[in-house]
Amino acid sequence: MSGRRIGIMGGTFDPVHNGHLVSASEVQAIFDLDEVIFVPTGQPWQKSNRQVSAAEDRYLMTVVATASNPRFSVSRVDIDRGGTTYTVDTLHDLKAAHPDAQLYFITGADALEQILSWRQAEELFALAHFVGVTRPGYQLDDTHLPHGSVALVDVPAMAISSTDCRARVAAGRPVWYLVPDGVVQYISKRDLYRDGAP
Ligand SMILES: Nc1ncnc2c1ncn2[C@@H]1O[C@H](COP(=O)(O)OP(=O)(O)OP(=O)(O)O)[C@@H](O)[C@H]1O
Ligand SMILES: O=C(O)c1ccc[n+]([C@@H]2O[C@H](COP(=O)([O-])O)[C@@H](O)[C@H]2O)c1
Repeated sequence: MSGRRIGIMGGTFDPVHNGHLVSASEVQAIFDLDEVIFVPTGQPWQKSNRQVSAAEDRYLMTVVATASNPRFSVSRVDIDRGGTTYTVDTLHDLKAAHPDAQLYFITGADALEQILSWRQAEELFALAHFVGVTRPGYQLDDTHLPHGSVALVDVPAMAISSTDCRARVAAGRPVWYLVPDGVVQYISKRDLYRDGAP
């Protein structure tokens, strides 16, 4: 189909939380996107300081979290490619799958801050529009990026991080309403994050 506008929400999603979902929903509405594809990472090289949960668990939690939204879907491209995940590969794969679509890659303020350290960073801006969203605790700023390459969007403040969700589960504290109900149940069913080390 030509002329489609597709958002891409990349993340480790360990676990996916309501900050991710609200960001994707806001950008979908503001840019009138036909779809937002959530793309769980394979091996995220900038998180090598900790053990990331199994890709299948992160993928399934993302499927559970997005299932009720008809405009949300989940892609396995980064997981199935295997190895270290680089966004340049994600964008090439999704462009090949949707050759006529315009791609909008969504990042939180923290990820946007780091983007010039990403692999082949200079190529990224030719492959997709970038949308930076606000995130409590981080300054949303694009002055380090090529002029006009990024749109900045205010999303309702969600002071939620996967790190905090993991720490809460490890400490026996609730994550209800920070992550979707199905994700709370998936974490419990699979006994994720119990052993700490967030
Ligand atoms: N609360 C939030 N508000 C806005 N954007 C967010 C929020 N949490 C994460 N993001 C963005 O979502 C994307 C994926 O984030 P990621 O899966 O690493 O979650 P995280 O909460 O940052 O995880 P961790 O705490 O393990 O580092 C990144 O672009 C990140 O900036
Ligand atoms: O391409 C890179 O080098 C690169 C480095 C760090 C992060 N990313 C991407 O940024 C998105 C958010 O990553 P993270 O690590 O904050 O979950 C996700 O799609 C990652 O693949 C990409």
